[in-house]
Amino acid sequence: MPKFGFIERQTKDFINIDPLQTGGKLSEEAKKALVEWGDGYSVCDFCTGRLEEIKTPPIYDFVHETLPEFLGCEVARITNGAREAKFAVMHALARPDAWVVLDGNAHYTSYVAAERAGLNVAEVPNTGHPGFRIEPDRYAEVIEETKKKGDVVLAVLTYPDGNYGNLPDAKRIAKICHEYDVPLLLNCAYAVGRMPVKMKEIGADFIVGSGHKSMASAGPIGVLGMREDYSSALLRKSAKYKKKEIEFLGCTARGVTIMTLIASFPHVVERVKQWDKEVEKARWFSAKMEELEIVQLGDKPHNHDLMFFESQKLYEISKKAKKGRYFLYKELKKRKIHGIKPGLTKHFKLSTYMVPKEQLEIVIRAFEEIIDRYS
Ligand SMILES: Cc1ncc(COP(=O)(O)O)c(C=O)c1O
Repeated sequence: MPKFGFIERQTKDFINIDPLQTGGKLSEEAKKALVEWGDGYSVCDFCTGRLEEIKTPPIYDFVHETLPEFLGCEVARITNGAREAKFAVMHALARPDAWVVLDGNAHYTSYVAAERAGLNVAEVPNTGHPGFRIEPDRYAEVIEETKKKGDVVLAVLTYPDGNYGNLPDAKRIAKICHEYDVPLLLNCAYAVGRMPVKMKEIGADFIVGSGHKSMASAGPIGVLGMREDYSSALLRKSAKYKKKEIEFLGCTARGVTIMTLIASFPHVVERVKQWDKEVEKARWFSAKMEELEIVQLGDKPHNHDLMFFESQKLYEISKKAKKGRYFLYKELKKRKIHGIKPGLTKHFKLSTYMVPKEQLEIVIRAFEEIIDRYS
């Protein structure tokens, strides 16, 4: 019988390069908020009917003023994650036998959200190895083909995608989608809170972010921005409970997660201004890895901290090493480096976001030593 109660986190003091985790590390303010607001429905002390209407704490101001400005949209909502935001949009726009067009690098949650909303999925393929790029004109081809089969109610662009960290030409894709009267949703789970991105500047109709992935927040929590024209479809209210919005099941993040998101917000605004430095650091890291013949795939030069690598050398080692394909994970763990999935050697992704350069130097040295030791 395992012992429950307080459980220490094994990787707490490790160098963390896990793409899922680097942008979700809490600010000092968020750590304090976690304790202050940790009790269940703590934010509901002065509720007047719905989460976004709460004035104390200032969730109303955050959702109605701060967030729309930050996302570059007209209307914003809090969700329980990026996936819930995508699902809300798809569900609100869905019609029988209709289609959604997804980029070929879309996250699994975009597919699952579409399935749950009863939409058929058409894919815009990427260019394959080594760039895996999404070319805007392919959206036109796929939308045109798909329109022959039924209504296309939405297109999605993963910006950047969660495998290669590629940033396609979103403005051009938005323009193409609009030529076909198809609204575009930007899945910015890896962008909002890390890099400057505004829905309006790109010309999209919806923008989605993930608090626990990129906004220094406890999770799960997400943000959704939209154009005003879509608010009547998205913010439809219950017939019986007049204040409750149906797509959000009344209230979404009704507890500590919204308070950590708000607590970290000033820190997030500041860090977004440092994005150029993060890109520079990612490019430096990529070049150092390539000196070890660990090749970075995707956009080159790279424009994001999330990077995908290919290593024939580590793969060859894994075929002979005593611990087999787990050797890399175990060697990194020994050096207190967390983030590359157990068993991966030939292909793996990592993130350098907010990881100090001195720590990244340790990571590079670790790869060097591991390769030397096993070669
Ligand atoms: C590109 C991308 N979108 C969406 C998600 C899901 O985010 P959330 O956990 O906020 O639903 C992920 C999670 O890995 C992702 O990588």
